[in-house]
Amino acid sequence: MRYSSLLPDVIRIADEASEKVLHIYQSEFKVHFKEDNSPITAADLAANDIIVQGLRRVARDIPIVSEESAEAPWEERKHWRRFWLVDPIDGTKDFTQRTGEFTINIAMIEDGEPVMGVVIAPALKEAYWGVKGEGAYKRDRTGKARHIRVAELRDSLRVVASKNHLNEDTRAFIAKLGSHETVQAGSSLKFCRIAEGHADIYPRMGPTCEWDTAAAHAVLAAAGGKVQTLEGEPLKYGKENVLNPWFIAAGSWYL
Ligand SMILES: Nc1ncnc2c1ncn2[C@@H]1O[C@H](COP(=O)(O)O)[C@@H](OP(=O)(O)O)[C@H]1O
Ligand SMILES: [Mg+2]
Repeated sequence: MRYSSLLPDVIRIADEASEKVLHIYQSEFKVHFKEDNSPITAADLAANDIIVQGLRRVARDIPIVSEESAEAPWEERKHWRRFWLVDPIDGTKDFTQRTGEFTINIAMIEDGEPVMGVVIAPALKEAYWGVKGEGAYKRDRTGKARHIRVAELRDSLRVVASKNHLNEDTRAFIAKLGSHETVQAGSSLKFCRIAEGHADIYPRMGPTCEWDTAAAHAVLAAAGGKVQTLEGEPLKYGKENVLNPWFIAAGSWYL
């Protein structure tokens, strides 16, 4: 089975989750806090249910790792060649602060690489998807999808970075880039802005988990960009520890 044949189903499942999430976003929702003090709402859990059940229906044999589901033990996970990596809502803080900049993220990982990804921003009515070797696409609020590609090298870099987690190390890295403009984007939309040519580089000298980055990483890679560790290695998935190392995402001209 070619994984790209599953893409229409994955987009449909993400759209279904998006509709439910938007409904909750537009209502009076309660915010709870997880053990690590990160926020969670009914939207994270409702989206998780729709996505996990949907993926099980279309591909019963492919295991799932999700931010909001209990994780299989490493002894089991380490044998997985292919799996789904899901963040039902990335940017929960943006969700609770009602900035609109939160996303639904579904990726397929094969041999440690994100080979397919779907990212939907329900409140912005934007969707991105990408498949290794088959390009990347954006569907805008009119419902029309178009091919997207990273920008070419330019004189003044457009830097996109986390506003909620902009720490000293990231600031120091950005300062060394010299003349630049700043592009604002929450959650995994930062990768998507590079993929569609609206930003050039996203330095993340701080923690993220594999599910935060995988789907948008797949979109960016399919659009001609890269995500690398500070050692210049490609960012890999399916690690024993789900925390990512620090990374830089950019158009391929940079890395
Ligand atoms: N200390 C930490 N450890 C792990 N992940 C962290 C973290 N601080 C932030 N993140 C991740 O960064 C994401 C938000 O990034 P940003 O601020 O750039 O939008 C969060 O996603 P969630 O909203 O899915 O929890 C969270 O997973
Ligand atoms: Mg997340």
